Amino acid sequence: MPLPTDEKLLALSNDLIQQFDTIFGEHPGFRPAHAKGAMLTGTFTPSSDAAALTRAPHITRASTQVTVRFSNSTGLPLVPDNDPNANPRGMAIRFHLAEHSHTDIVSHSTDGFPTHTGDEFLDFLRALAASDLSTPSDPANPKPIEIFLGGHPAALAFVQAPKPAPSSFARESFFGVTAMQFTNADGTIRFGRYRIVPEAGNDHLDATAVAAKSANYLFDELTERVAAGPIRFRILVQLAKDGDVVDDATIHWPEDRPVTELGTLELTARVADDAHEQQRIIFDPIPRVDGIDPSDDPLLELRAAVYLISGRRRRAA
Ligand code: HEM
Repeated sequence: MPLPTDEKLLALSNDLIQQFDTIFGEHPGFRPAHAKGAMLTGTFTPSSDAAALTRAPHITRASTQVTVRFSNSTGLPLVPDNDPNANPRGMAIRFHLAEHSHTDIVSHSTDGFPTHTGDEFLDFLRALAASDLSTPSDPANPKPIEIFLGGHPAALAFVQAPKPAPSSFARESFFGVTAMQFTNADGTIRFGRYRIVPEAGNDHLDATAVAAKSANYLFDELTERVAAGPIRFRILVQLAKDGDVVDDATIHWPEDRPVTELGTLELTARVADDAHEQQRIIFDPIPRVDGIDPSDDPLLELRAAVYLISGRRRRAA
């Protein structure tokens, strides 16, 4: 995956990474966001409906090997799993198509994002970094983050959306958030957003139950669960209707939009040499595969640059 040449995009990417470093401190060898994670291997099997949506190679084959990384939010490699800031959780999926050929899905457990653009997201992070969250709010002297949220209703809605902790990574749903453009063998184009739902069903904990859990409860549970049997998720795509906004991650489509099933993930083992593999793998929010293209959502190109710059720094550490 090449680094873009657009200087403004590169400067914004570096500013965003630096802002994460300011908030969470630098932890060489770890991600500046979603630092704590674990990787599993398994397979993806397409559903019989998937070929109507896309001609992508992992849909036309019987099955494809996958690697999945589950993660907590924040750039803290040791963030306790029961810290409220560890939500939303992350799920990144790599479909291995051939040697050095792959396509990824990067998703998190909240359906949405605080901002439409990366510039706004940088303003959001800067306002957060400049605010002392340990003191009560004072309407006469609002904090920078309160001023930002007051002028950005979508960011306020994201911040206020409930983000309960799951009892297991295998009992959480994940959302691709940014729309993709799917093309099938006939050339028919549809826009859609990924939803990854656990076969075991969603299960969330209330605040008291979370507080009673250990700092590593999710990662310990993941290891025990996968040793006992496969973990399955269905990968779904919510389809846009003509006229739906497809380039803005802050805008939800109505729930009555049809959902089609792309296929099933079956995760069977923790990755050997997990720490090394996590340091090495760089997920790409842009699919870069025939049959699935990015939408014009401005977050996609930016994130591809951010993750690549950050991943190269991590590999070099
Ligand atoms: C401007 C918007 C965003 C910025 C600046 C940003 C920033 C970052 C950074 C710096 C990383 C670490 C990358 C690495 O070192 O490999 C990261 C990872 C991640 N982000 Fe984002 N992010 C953005 C939007 C999103 C969105 C919309 C989602 C959800 C769909 C998301 C989900 C994730 C996940 C799951 C990871 C961990 C990926 C992995 O396991 O390697 N991010 N993000």
